[in-house]
Amino acid sequence: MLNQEIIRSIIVETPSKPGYFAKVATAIGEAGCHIGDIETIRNGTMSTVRNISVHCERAEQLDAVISTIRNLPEDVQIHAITDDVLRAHEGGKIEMKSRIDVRSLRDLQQIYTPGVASVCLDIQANPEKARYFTSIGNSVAIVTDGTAILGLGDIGPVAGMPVMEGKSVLFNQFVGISGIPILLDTSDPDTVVETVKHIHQGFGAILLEDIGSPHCFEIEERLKKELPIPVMHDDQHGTAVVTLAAVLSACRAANVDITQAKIGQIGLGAAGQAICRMMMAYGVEEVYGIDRQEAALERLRNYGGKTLASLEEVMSTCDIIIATTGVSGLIKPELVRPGQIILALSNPNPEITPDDAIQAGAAFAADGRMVNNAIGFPGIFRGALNAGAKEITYPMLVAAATAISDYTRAGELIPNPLDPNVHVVVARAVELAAQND
Ligand SMILES: NC(=O)c1ccc[n+]([C@@H]2O[C@H](COP(=O)([O-])OP(=O)(O)OC[C@H]3O[C@@H](n4cnc5c(N)ncnc54)[C@H](O)[C@@H]3O)[C@@H](O)[C@H]2O)c1
Ligand SMILES: O=C(O)C[C@H](O)C(=O)O
Ligand SMILES: [Mg+2]
Repeated sequence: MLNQEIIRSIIVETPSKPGYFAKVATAIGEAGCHIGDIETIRNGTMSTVRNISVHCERAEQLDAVISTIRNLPEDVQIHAITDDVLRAHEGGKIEMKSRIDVRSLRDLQQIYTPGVASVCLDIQANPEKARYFTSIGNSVAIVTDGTAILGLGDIGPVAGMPVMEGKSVLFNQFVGISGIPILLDTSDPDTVVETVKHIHQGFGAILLEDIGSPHCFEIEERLKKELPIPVMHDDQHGTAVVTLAAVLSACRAANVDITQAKIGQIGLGAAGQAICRMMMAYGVEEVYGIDRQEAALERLRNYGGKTLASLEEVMSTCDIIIATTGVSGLIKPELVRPGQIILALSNPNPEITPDDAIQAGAAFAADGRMVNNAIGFPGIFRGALNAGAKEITYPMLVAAATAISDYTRAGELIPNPLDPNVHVVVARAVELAAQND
């Protein structure tokens, strides 16, 4: 059972006297929950009203917070409890909007018929002009079959839509790309490939998302070969890029030569295989992996990686541990060795929390929120589209990883994804690498 994070906003009024807010904060902390943002809604002489974001792992903890606050002196009052996450999804997170205002008949005749006909004929005569006179060159299809949504598994494409909309929001806000979710009601590789081939003309590139393994490998390989536009499975290569960036930053801080380090990958699905391949492409000599499926181990060996027998063996052999199994709490703190670098990247819950890993002796630790492909895919696609690239190559991915790591502040593993400059830096590096390819 996954312990999903529960986030609620609690609006609390307390007397404007020292110590009262502390009682509320203590109620939250003692229930084992975390305080997120705190917004002061009203700061009066008699009382103060705050909107406190509370993050809990279990519903019982949230219940405990609420009942403890309700049992505080009666001048402490809860006015509302809201689920902000759900509220942010009301009506969906994206919409298609026009870039042009239609105010006059002249506008109408220009942007629609009859004016539009001349543009159509121009594109018919010179198809490359579609890049300048349509939105195609700035649109990316976000394609999913819903079979590996985050670490939630095969929950179907419609249930996965909030993730696809989320990716679309990031595309738009970070790099100005229109990301259009495409939900497929099939996971059969032949049908997925055929379907994407039939719709690709409306897009400048294809991002495959949360398509499970092993069919994701065949689908991506075939689409890359058969389509004239960039195709990238983000759970594979976007994740590999940010993981390499984080490992480069950790190695720099620890004064370790990454190529000589022993890297252990736990979980050899979409993300795990690509991380191993990326590490090997970067020159790491010893890349080890484990998975509970023999076919996944075989696949890693075919890519040139080595396999081990158990989780315990990976933990005792390797200096850098990366986990992408989707299994919350898989790595027990007693398996962590002092000085290890541990990236437990499964979402929504990691294989070990960074706090537990550090407490158990890890030198660096991060989870899938900190090291997330959100820092990579916007700039990778922006750079590929800017360069007019026909595909996304390893040199472009390595350039993205190096750019992210070089941009990371000392003491951190990865930059803040909300820093708009980081996406510009990634896009430039990818565009340059595409041009030099
Ligand atoms: N942080 C990020 O940016 C990021 C990006 C992509 C994926 N992820 C996370 O990684 C996880 C996996 O995603 P994926 O797309 O690779 O899924 P996937 O289904 O393709 O791969 C999961 C792999 O883990 C293996 N596995 C499961 N339990 C295991 C265990 N106990 N021991 C060993 N192997 C085990 C499975 O056999 C499978 O091969 C998800 O939780 C996802 O959220 C994170
Ligand atoms: O989609 C994300 O935000 C992260 C990643 O792709 C995942 O599948 O966990
Ligand atoms: Mg994903």
